[in-house]
Amino acid sequence: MTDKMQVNLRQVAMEILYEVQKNNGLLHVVLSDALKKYQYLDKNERSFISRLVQGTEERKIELDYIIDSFSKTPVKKQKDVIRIILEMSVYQLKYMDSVPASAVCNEAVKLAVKKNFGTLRGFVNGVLRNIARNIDNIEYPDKSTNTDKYLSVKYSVPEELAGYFLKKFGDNETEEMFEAFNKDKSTYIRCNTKKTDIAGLTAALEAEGVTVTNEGIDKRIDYALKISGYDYLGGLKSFRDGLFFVQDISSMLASQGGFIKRDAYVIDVCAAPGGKSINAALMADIGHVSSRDISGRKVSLIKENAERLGIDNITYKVWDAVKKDEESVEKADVLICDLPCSGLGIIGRKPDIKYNVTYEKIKELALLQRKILSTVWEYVKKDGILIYSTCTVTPEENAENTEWLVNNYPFELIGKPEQIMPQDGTGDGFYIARLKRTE
Ligand SMILES: C[S@@+](CC[C@H](N)C(=O)[O-])C[C@H]1O[C@@H](n2cnc3c(N)ncnc32)[C@H](O)[C@@H]1O
Repeated sequence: MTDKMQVNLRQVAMEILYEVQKNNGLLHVVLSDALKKYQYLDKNERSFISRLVQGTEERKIELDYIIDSFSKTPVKKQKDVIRIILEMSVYQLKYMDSVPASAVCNEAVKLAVKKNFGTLRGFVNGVLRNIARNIDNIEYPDKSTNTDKYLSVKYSVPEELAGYFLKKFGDNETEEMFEAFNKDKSTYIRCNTKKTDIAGLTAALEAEGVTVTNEGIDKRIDYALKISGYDYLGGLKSFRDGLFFVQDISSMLASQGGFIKRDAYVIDVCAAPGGKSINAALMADIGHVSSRDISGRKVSLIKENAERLGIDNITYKVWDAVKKDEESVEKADVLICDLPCSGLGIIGRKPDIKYNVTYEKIKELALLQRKILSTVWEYVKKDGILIYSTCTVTPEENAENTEWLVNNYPFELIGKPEQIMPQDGTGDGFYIARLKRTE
């Protein structure tokens, strides 16, 4: 057993950020692996690591801007370890009132020494003490003369992406969206109606000390709850017993509309980690879901999740969605196309996404989506349903692709597509179009 006393929480946070920033690790994956490893820490220690890591990544551009305003060596020229220690420390100074400034500076110096940068202790100490004295008087770029830069620094969105949003959505909507990215996100769960009902699930969670509510959940969904106050999900018996799975409300909405009938045959072409396939399998309880993704590793994720829930009306297939599967032609009552996308609607949960999206990537993804749609549309039976969804907000990947689909293939829209924006309230930013095959 690891000696709990030896765990330096800031060092753990630093190493997670190093893995993300230097080795391209996915923030949610690296963080969740680390929290699993440090399960034996107290709940508040684990929350400290989580908050420090998420917050530092979320505010990285602003933190670097502040450091550059006070350091002779710009962040771009600093050693990665030192830069990350400074970023984490400035985050604590600016956003974590509970940590005294002197403790932030002392811990940063100790960590730099521990990581073999003893020669830079004076630098780290000097920069941080200077920032601590001035933290409430930082001069930000001017909003009216330099809006792109102002939004980029204030909300830590790369300038190119901020410029893209401004062009597409205008000043006010862009700023509202960026503010929403940085707000705390709630956890929503989908009741496993195969094993229990909402009342049973609520009772099980409350017995484990979890706070449960259905406040703010879209009226169309009667199988979801918002939960808080738990330590980690794997620690809950109700989770291990498969009474629920985590799914955002927006993602649940994609399956709404009464199109997935109890005996439906559903094909989900890009299914991992399995949220929509599992949701569909619960709705089509005497039907079947064929769940696919591009790699064996991805497909095993879907399988793992479905098996924990005891769901057995799903079959799994490793399949590249751009390749036509002749056996599937005209087989699906419902085809789920929840396609790979730029993910801009879920920046609030996965802040590292914003640092990797460029306009070029948005265009490439919109093309990949068309390539997939132009292959898989044939799997839908006549009068069957195609659900096209993404967790993003760009018109290129959403409305323009839907229009292209309707113009080129035998489909008509059922109702108006839903574009849920991150600032709309409950759920993640999400796009859902439901279409019917006409011939
Ligand atoms: C938005 S995610 C799907 C999320 C999933 N529907 C859910 O609700 O849990 C997109 C998925 O598409 C998969 N993917 C990307 N390119 C693909 C391709 N060419 N063929 C099949 N799957 C692909 C990715 O591996 C990823 O798992």
